[in-house]
Amino acid sequence: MNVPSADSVVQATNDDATVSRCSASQAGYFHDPFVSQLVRRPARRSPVINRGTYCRLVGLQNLIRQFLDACRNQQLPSQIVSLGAGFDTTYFLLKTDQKAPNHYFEVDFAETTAKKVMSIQRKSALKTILEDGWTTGNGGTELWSYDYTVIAGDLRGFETTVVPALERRGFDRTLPTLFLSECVLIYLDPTHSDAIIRWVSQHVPTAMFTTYEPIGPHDAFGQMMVQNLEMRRIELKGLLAYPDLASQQQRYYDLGWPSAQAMDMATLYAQLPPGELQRLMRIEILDELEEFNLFGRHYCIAWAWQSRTLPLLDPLTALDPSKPTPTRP
Ligand SMILES: C[S@@+](CC[C@H](N)C(=O)[O-])C[C@H]1O[C@@H](n2cnc3c(N)ncnc32)[C@H](O)[C@@H]1O
Repeated sequence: MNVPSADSVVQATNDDATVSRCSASQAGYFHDPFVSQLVRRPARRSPVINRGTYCRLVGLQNLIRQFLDACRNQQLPSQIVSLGAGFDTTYFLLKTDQKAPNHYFEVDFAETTAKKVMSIQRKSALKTILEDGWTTGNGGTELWSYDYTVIAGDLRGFETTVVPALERRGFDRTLPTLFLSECVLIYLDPTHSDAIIRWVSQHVPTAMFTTYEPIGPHDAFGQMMVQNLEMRRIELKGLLAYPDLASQQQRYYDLGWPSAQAMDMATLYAQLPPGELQRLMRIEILDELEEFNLFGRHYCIAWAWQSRTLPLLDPLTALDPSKPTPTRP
């Protein structure tokens, strides 16, 4: 029997993420007409998982859109670099809403980018979103256009191979840039994930960085989560190094960022406006609120920013320039 390599096991986590997003979208939690184009075998997830996917998407999309609004309000060009992007559809959603940054870059293993590039070429719902003049490269593993670029690369060689590849395709380190890593850095050894976060803090003066990661390995739920993943040979290499909200925030300070925050998904859910909670209950009843809160306390969004050009952002509220910037503890 062929045993899959550790890298192919990590690559397969993208299928889970995409099926979950498709499930929540088809149930009506949010509008994403693109994700179903990228799923071969859709499956319906439980209300707990759908709510979790919804919180993850709302939190990250709010940060992304506030970053883009801040740049637009100051008439600054902007870039987004999505690390381990998998089959994420954010570029297509932003483009449809006429909110896309000047350039949206995605990086993932060649095995994953090749499948995504192939789907984009085959599915007209995706292909028609691209601007004219796009082309594929590197044997069909990459897609290059003037505002959307998919690059094949291994994040463990971020500075030596990924950054030069990004720069060859137009990445400009002097522009305001949002780095996204959604359920990605957790699979890297902390030496590699720390190197990425440090490199950005040292080389991109107007940067923002966002991570979405599991936390809480020490309680019963966390141990079960780790065991379930181990049975599938999935190792969360960053979990013990950054096991809670405080260490997720501290990671950024230690790696050269002046401002950082972290929020778990149970907190985000509890702070949703009442009207939005009612809408979610109409989609499907959540009987297992305690189970959801336990689940939500084990996933967090952390975000950091470099410069005062970017005001304080928040995964829940609209941009509010009157809010004070939190200082380093
Ligand atoms: C759980 S999926 C998340 C995908 C996407 N960010 C999302 O949230 O839908 C993890 C992704 O990280 C990518 N990844 C993990 N380690 C990587 C590495 N060393 N280099 C490039 N991509 C990597 C995997 O291939 C996979 O697509």
